[in-house]
Amino acid sequence: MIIPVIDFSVEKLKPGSESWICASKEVVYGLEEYGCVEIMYEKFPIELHNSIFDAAKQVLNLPEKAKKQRVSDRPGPKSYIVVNNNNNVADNDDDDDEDEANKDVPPFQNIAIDNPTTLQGAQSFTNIMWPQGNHNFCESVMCFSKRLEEIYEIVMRMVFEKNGVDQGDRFESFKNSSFHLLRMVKYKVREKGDSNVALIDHRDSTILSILHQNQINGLQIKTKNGHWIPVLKPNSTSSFIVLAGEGLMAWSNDRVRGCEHRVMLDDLMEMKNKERYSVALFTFINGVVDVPKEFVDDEHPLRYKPFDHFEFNRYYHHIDSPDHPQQPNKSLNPLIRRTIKTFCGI
Ligand SMILES: O=C(O)CCC(=O)C(=O)O
Ligand SMILES: [Fe+2]
Repeated sequence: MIIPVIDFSVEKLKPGSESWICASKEVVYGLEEYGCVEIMYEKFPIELHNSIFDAAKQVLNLPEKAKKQRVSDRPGPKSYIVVNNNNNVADNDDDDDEDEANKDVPPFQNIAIDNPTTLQGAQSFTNIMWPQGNHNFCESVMCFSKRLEEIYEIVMRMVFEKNGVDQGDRFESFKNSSFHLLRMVKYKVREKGDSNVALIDHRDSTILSILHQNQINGLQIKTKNGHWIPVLKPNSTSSFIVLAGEGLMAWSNDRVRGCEHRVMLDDLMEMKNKERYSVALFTFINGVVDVPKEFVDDEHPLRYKPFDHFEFNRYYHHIDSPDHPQQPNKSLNPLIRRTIKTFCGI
């Protein structure tokens, strides 16, 4: 069983053309059946693949103190998250044990860049990390994110069209209220005795998450009948995985499947310099998400109240909750997320 792989070569994809209609059928089928499709972006240059992973390595290998700086005013989780060996979020505010943290490479760390498709967003993050400037980093982040934004807009346009939600400027206003962040993730090389589960199963809180990896596979998705299947082929430098998040699932009144996924890493990682890096564009709606009437009928009664997407993201991460990992009672595994159903399900 494999998820649909769809060719997004630019000449082929003229809205309304036969190949557009064909691709859009596959995209919508994949999102409804698996919550996931693979996009082959043939025109994606290998140089950009290389430069975005160079950028990810540069930033994720900065000293802990640099990565912990405040880079965003957006309400939500911190921009830099580390998960330590006990599967707990390390206390990001504690600078005293920085040397300790550097000795002991965390199994999973990620950093988020807000508004990475804009010069302002890419530059403001870059200037905080490198006050003396880092032109290559800024360029790579922006060029890469713009490509992913193109994929986001094509996929969402297809979903709108196929469901008849595209009248007037509804797609345009959805697109214009979309908020992107670029998430760069590093997984430590597995050592003997480490669990193979590098990231436990979850759904993202996004509309879509579009993911690109270096050549270390590991992403798996859960099918409707509960089987885990690996996605992404080895050595593909122009392949992107589009995952539907809880936001899209709710917006579509459950027509689109929110994709449950995890990362499993095995012994391959024992080879030197073979850390897994992944880079993903996470997209949210800046404002209230309301289920379009086209998704509601006798067979599909309304399942979600309107919700503020950033508010949901805070709830998803347990922020302000007494069991949030940064609260004194750290009883909860921080990687266990809360769901959109419990936030605003009817
Ligand atoms: O690294 C990956 O392939 C997946 C990362 C992921 O699922 C996440 O950051 O939410
Ligand atoms: Fe995820």
